[in-house]
Amino acid sequence: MRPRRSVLYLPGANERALQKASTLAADALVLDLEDSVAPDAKESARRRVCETVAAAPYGRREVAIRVNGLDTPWHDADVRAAAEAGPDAVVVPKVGSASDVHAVEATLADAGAPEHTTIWAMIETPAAVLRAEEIATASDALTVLVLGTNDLVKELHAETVRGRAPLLASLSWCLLAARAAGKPVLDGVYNDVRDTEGFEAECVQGRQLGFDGKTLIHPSQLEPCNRVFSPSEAETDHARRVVAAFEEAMAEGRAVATVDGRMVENLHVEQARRILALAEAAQAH
Ligand SMILES: CC(C)(COP(=O)(O)OP(=O)(O)OC[C@H]1O[C@@H](n2cnc3c(N)ncnc32)[C@H](O)[C@@H]1OP(=O)(O)O)[C@@H](O)C(=O)NCCC(=O)NCCSC(=O)C[C@H](O)C(=O)O
Ligand SMILES: [Mg+2]
Repeated sequence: MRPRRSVLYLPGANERALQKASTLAADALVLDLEDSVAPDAKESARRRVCETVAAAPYGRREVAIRVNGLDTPWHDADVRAAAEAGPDAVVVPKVGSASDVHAVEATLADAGAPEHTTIWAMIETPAAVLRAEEIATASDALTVLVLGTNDLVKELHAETVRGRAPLLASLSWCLLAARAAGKPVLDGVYNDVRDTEGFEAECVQGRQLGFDGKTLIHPSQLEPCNRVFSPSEAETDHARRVVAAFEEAMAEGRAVATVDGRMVENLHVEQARRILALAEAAQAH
């Protein structure tokens, strides 16, 4: 299991952020060529980001490049340059349909991208939310869905509020699509980097909804995010006891056990094994 608890965006034009990331406790890094880069800096940022990725300074952190959208003048050159740099993934913003995924896949293949470079699709428009299942199942090359909640709020004419009530239907719909397709899904960013309490509450909400992790914009968000998306000691201890109780019951010819007075069946054991695998992966990172 690859942990993707914390996925930090690095503005592609910010040399200091690109350097600093090799010391940060992020599970994954997204070197951004899209919204954090001004139009007249797009080409220099593309060069800097691709040279950085090719030099592989980030150790075991998963590394992705976010290219500009398919309808922009930078998209094709971004994808081709990324293909040459060979990141773990190319993050495609504002994906609208399966055909967008196929188009990026074709460009990556044409540019000779290595096999390990997969596609992460950003769901950040109402049309994409409604087509989340089509997008999630478009290709085996598409490995992760990423929520773009700022764009989604804008496109919905919604408001950014604590608890995210205006977004809950969209978040849940994307989770349904990702889980039905058997693919990981990452929550959107929290913009107020000084609001530690609000940020942590949103991490907790994301984890409770079922997200695998959260996308981040600032190093200060890493510690709370990693903590919230890692199984706690109490959870891992409970998971171990669930597995042990069930194995004991099975050895006695029973398919049901109890732990702390609660019923345990095979499905709870699967949940427990997932928690244990996640805890192990998180510890190894
Ligand atoms: C949000 C920021 C603009 C804040 O910048 P600033 O006030 O300058 O930060 P600090 O002075 O507190 O920075 C302290 C040190 O940390 C480094 N730093 C800051 N941010 C990052 C980062 N993202 N990665 C790595 N390092 C970072 C600074 O260099 C300082 O280092 P040092 O010199 O050693 O003290 C800024 O954090 C920022 O630009 N964040 C990322 C913005 C971004 O990437 N945006 C695009 C992705 S989000 C998005 O697009 C959402 C999505 O599409 C949607 O629709 O929702
Ligand atoms: Mg966006």
